[in-house]
Amino acid sequence: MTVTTVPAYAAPAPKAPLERTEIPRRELGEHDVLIDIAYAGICHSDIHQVHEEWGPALFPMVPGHEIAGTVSAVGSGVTRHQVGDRVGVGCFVDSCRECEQCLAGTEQFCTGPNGNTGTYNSVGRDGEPTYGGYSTRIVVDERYVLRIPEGIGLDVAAPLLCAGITTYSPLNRWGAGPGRKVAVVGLGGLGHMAVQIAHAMGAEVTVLSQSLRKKDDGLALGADHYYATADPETFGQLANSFDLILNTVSADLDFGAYLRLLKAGGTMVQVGAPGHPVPVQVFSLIGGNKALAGSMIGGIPETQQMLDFCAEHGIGAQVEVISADRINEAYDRVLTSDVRYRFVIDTATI
Ligand SMILES: NC(=O)c1ccc[n+]([C@@H]2O[C@H](COP(=O)([O-])OP(=O)(O)OC[C@H]3O[C@@H](n4cnc5c(N)ncnc54)[C@H](O)[C@@H]3O)[C@@H](O)[C@H]2O)c1
Ligand SMILES: [Zn+2]
Repeated sequence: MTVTTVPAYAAPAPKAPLERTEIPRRELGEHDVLIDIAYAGICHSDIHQVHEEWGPALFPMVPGHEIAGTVSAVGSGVTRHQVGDRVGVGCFVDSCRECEQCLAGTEQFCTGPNGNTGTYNSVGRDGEPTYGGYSTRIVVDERYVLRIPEGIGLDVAAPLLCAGITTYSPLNRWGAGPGRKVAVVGLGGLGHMAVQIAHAMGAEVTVLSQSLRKKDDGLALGADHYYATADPETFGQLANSFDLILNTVSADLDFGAYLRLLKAGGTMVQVGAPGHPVPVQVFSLIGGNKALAGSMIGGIPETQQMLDFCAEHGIGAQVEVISADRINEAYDRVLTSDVRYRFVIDTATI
C-alpha cells in the first residue's frame, strides 16, 4: 500500500534527460526501515540502464544504488537498525532468502522465483516497480540495509555501496594481499576504489589507464605503478607481469592484449559491463593456464565486511558532490571520463 510520495529525479523514457518528479514509497512494514537519504552516488550502471544498454528497462526510472543516509523510522519487528543509525543501501533490496545463494549470503545471485529485487529498474514482491536513490527517502527491508561505520562521511561512503563492494569482492576472492601483483584497468569510479582497496590489502598495484593524465591521482590513491594503454610499448613491457587483472572499463577492450599481461596461472576478472559480446581467442587462455572471470557486486555479509574494512583503513570514495539539477550534466561528464572520481548527489537539493 502506498501512503507517501517523495520527490525524486527520474528518466521518463529511455535515454531521456532526468527530471524532477514525485514517486510513491510503500508504507513501513514490520521489518522495514525508513531511510532519509543524504547522498546517492552516480554509477556508470545507472547510465547503462537509463540508456537501455543492458536490454529493455522500466520507465520512469529513478536510478541510484549507492545510497547513504540515516534511519528515521523502523517497523515494529526491526532488530538490526535503530532510528538515527547511519546506513547504506546498495544494488538490491530483496531476495527470496531461501535458496542456496541467499542462505550463503550471496543474495546477488538469488535463484528464487524472481531472483533478487534490484534497488531500481525492478519489480518488488508487492508487484510494484522499485525506485532508487535519486530521491529523498526510501523504505527497505532491514535485511538489505548496511551499517555505515563512524568515521566515514556519508558522502564518501555512498559510492562504497556499489563501487566499493564491486571491487573489494574480487580482490578478496582472487587474492590481492602481500606479494601479489594486481593491475587495475580504468581509473574511474570503480577503478579508484580498486586501487585504494588493493593497496590496503597489501598488493603491488599497477594502474592501466588510457593516458597518463590521472597518474598523480593514481599514485596518491596508492598505486605503485601507472601506465598508459594508449602507448603501444606498455603491452610489451608488461607482458607476463600480473597475478590478477581487474578490468573496470565500461567500454570494449581487446581481452587478448590484457590476457598476455597475466603471469601463467593468473586471472583477469571482468567487472566493467559493456552490453555486447567480446571476442576472446582461446589460445590466450590455454597458453598459461589463464582464467577469465566475472564478478558482480557482493552479498550483504561481504558488503558489511567491506564497509568495516574501508573504515578501518580510512578509505572512502573521492567525490564531487553535486546538486540534483546537475545530474544530466554529470552523466555527460561520466561518459567523457571527466570525473574525479564519483559524482554524488546531495539529495537535500531534490
Ligand atoms: N560487475 C558489477 O557488479 C558492476 C558494478 C558496478 C559497475 N559495473 C560496471 O563497471 C563499469 C565501470 O563503472 P564505473 O561506474 O566505474 O564507470 P566510470 O565511467 O566511472 O569508469 C570507467 C573508466 O573506464 C575508463 N575507460 C573507458 N574506456 C577505456 C579504455 N579503452 N581503456 C582504459 N580505460 C578506459 C574511463 O575513462 C573511466 O575512467 C561500467 O560498465 C559499470 O556498469 C559493474
Ligand atoms: Zn553501480
